[in-house]
Amino acid sequence: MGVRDILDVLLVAALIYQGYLLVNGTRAVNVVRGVVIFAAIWLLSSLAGLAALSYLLGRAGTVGLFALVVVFQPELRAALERLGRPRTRGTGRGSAALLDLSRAAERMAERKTGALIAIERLTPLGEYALSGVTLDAQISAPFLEALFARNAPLHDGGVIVQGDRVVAAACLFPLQASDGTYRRYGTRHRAALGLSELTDAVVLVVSEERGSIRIALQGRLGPELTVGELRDRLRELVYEETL
Ligand SMILES: Nc1ncnc2c1ncn2[C@@H]1O[C@H](COP(=O)(O)OP(=O)(O)OP(=O)(O)O)[C@@H](O)[C@H]1O
Repeated sequence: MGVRDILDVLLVAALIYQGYLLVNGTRAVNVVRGVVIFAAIWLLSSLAGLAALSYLLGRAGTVGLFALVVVFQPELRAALERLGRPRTRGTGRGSAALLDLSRAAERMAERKTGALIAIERLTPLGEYALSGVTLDAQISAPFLEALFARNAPLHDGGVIVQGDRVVAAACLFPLQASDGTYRRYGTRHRAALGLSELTDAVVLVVSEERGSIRIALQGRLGPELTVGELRDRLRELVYEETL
C-alpha cells in the first residue's frame, strides 16, 4: 500500500467525518441511520443472490435519493452554507450594543413583553430581514423596548441586529423543523430555534408568558438566563472581539 493509498483513505475518512459533523444534531441524523440500514440490507440481499429483492431495493434507493434531496433541502442548504462560511468574524462594533441588548431584555422580561432578537454572526440574515421592515438604526435599549411594546406597529415577529445596528423588525423566522423535543414551546421560541438551526445567529427570546430570557443557538434552546449571564453569553458569542 503506497502513500497515495493512505492519503486516499485518510481523505475519505475526513470526508465521512465532516459529513457526520454536518448532519449531527439535525433531524437528518436519524435519516442517515435509516439510509445506512437500507444500504446494508441491499448489500446483503445482492450478496445472497436474491435478485428480485436487490433489484427492487436498488430502484427504491434511486428514487429515495431524489426524495431525500427534496425533503432535506433546508438542511442541505444550511450545511453547504456552513461549509462556505468565512472563518473569521465579520460582525461589527459595540460594547454599547451588548449593554443595550441586555438592558432591553431585562426590562422586557420584567414587564413580560415578548421579544425575539436575532444577532447576526457569520451567516448573513439578509433574506430574513427582507421578510420584515428594513431599518438602519443605532441599537438602544429604549428603541428595542419601543419596537416590542404591545400594540406597537412592528412588535409582531423578530428583530435582526448586525453589530450595533438594528437592521430590520417584524421579520418572519423559519419555524423549528427538527424532532419533537421543543413541541411544547410556542411559536416565538420555535421561530428562534428554527433560525438558529439554519444559521449561526444568536437568537434571544424573551417570553411574554414567563418573563424568561433565553438564547437559541445551533438549534438548541439554552437555559433561563439572568441579565448578568446574558451579558456574559453575548460577550462570549458575539461581541468579544469588539470590546
Ligand atoms: N415565524 C415567526 N417568526 C417571527 N416571529 C414569530 C413567528 N411566529 C411567531 N412569532 C412571534 O411569536 C408571537 C407568538 O408567540 P407565542 O405566544 O405563540 O410563543 P411562545 O413561544 O409561547 O412565547 P411566549 O412565551 O412569549 O408566549 C407572535 O406574536 C410573533 O410575534
